[in-house]
Amino acid sequence: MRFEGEIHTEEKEEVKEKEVNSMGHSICGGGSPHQPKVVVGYALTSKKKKSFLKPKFTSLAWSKGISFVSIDLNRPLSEQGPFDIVLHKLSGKEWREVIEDYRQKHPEVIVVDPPDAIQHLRNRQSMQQVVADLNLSDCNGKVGIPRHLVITKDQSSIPYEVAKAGMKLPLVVKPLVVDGSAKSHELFLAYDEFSLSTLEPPLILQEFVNHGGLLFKIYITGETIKVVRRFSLPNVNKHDLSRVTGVIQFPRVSNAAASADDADLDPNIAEFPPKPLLEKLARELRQRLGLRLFNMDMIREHGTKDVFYVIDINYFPGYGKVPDYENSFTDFLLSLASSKCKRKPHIDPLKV
Ligand SMILES: Nc1ncnc2c1ncn2[C@@H]1O[C@H](COP(=O)(O)OP(=O)(O)OP(=O)(O)O)[C@@H](O)[C@H]1O
Ligand SMILES: O=P(O)(O)O[C@H]1[C@H](O)[C@@H](O)[C@H](OP(=O)(O)O)[C@@H](OP(=O)(O)O)[C@H]1O
Ligand SMILES: [Mg+2]
Ligand SMILES: [Mg+2]
Repeated sequence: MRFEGEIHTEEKEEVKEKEVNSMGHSICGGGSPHQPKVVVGYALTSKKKKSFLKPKFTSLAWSKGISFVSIDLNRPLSEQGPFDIVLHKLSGKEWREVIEDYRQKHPEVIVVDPPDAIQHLRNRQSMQQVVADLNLSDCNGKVGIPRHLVITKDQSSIPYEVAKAGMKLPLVVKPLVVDGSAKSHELFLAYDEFSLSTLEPPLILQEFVNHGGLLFKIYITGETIKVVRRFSLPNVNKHDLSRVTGVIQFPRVSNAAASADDADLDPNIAEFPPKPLLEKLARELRQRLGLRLFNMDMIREHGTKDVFYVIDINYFPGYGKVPDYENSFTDFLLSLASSKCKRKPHIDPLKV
């Protein structure tokens, strides 16, 4: 298994050429080498634009016939375009309604991804439940989620609830809702259950799983899987537990661009998860979530070879940090455009 590179789960379909008529509308069929053939409208935060639409990517895409057009949020979406594909990651009910309405009215446009499906990852409980529902037997390993407790109100009862559930300390405390804000990524490590009552619900409390300070980030781009290693929180031992009390906020350690791939790592910790396991996991999650763009954080329980936990799933993550994403994302967009041509074999005379 090659790990700096890609794991292709399926052979890519041959991409059919598209041509552009004089109005700039894209149609399926022959090909014109100098004009963009696939128009991708995008609605992204400025932070995302900067990290994802890097010049190296947009110029590679352009050379393969893809152009990117910024969606103007102050104008009706139906009046913009025409687009072949719409990529979006914006928060808020208003945007969800706009994009859902557009999907209904423009079934010819591939919207990546449906807002309801994205919504599933906005709650850390529903995000984790999808993994808990999987049956990944015979895949050279086990994948689960850490034991957890959801607290929606009355933080004064947390110590009691934690003790009643028999949760093992320390606990990772995460805001239940992930809405793209910095606050939804403010995480704490709680060394005792009493100090938890100072934190503000809704929260999810997860048992901390020792994993040797390293995690696997598994990026899904349509049919393609890429795995990178990142540094994570170090193991917590009994001595630490007896010495430390309270809740401690920790930084977004695994989110840093620094890869752990070149570090001198213990092979028992750093060995990549088995390929059949990742392929099945990605396939199942893609189907169950109905999403094409996401990543997951996976850890191996320290001291085991094949016991894994998924601790986080993110929609449209930071692809800009993944080596060679320019090529895989361009291929993804071309394969979407090609599937669109197959879906609609006849040229729509109204669009020509
Ligand atoms: N149950 C756990 N056991 C051990 N470590 C954990 C656990 N949950 C989270 N972590 C550590 O905390 C980090 C942040 O947690 P998580 O990924 O859930 O937060 P996030 O805010 O969703 O981060 P992201 O920036 O990836 O969206 C993880 O990458 C990992 O290093
Ligand atoms: O590719 P990784 O290292 O996983 O990092 C992503 C995070 O996991 C996402 O949670 C971030 O998105 P949100 O802040 O919108 O949740 C996402 O933020 P982005 O929209 O700035 O890319 C990334 O930071
Ligand atoms: Mg994470
Ligand atoms: Mg996350």
